[in-house]
Amino acid sequence: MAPAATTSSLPPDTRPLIISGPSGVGKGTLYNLLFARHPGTFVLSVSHTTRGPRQGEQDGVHYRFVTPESFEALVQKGGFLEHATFGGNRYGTPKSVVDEARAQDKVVVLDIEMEGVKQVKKTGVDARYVFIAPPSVEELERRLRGRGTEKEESIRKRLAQAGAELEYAKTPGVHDLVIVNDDLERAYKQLEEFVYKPAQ
Ligand SMILES: Nc1ncnc2c1ncn2[C@@H]1O[C@H](COP(=O)(O)OP(=O)(O)OP(=O)(O)O)[C@@H](O)[C@H]1O
Repeated sequence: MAPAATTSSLPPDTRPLIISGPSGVGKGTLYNLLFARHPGTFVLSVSHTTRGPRQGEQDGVHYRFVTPESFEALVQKGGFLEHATFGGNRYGTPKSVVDEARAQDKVVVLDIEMEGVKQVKKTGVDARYVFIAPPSVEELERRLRGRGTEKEESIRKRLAQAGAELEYAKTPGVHDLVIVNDDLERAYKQLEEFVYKPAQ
């Protein structure tokens, strides 16, 4: 058996990797493992947002903090792969992330929700799509609560949205891979195997 790849190495298929799934399912946990086990190989897409930075958030690291005017200007130029409004603030993934990653010889990872996935698909960008599903809705709720980052109202909203995400994920051909994140290490192996499989 070949040893697991643990060193920096670009996968054979370097297309952008789009990771979606309900809030709290473990997307961040999984791709952060991928980043940690393959240092210097991947880059997480940094979104633009019109909201102000929270404590500890750095411009260019967590988000690019931009004015509503410059956000709108980029929308008008067709400069976003996807964008949306949440809680009165705008968020979006600029198209430039794809070229920037390529220039750095890295694979860009996009962590986006269902509406974003639909928009990226419309742009025609050639990408790979992975959906992370929870073992059950009950377990998803446990994780969201266990993370301790959300207020009750936010948990309810995220669970309601999870239903729509799971339904959309059933559409044939939308995702290249669906991973049920039950046992973390098992789910991780599935992700790593997919990411490192030979380009078709
Ligand atoms: N396989 C797993 N088994 C048990 N707990 C897990 C598993 N994967 C992740 N978790 C836990 O679930 C919680 C949510 O994980 P995480 O923050 O990675 O989710 P997410 O999908 O990135 O959420 P969001 O979209 O809101 O950012 C965390 O507390 C994490 O430690």
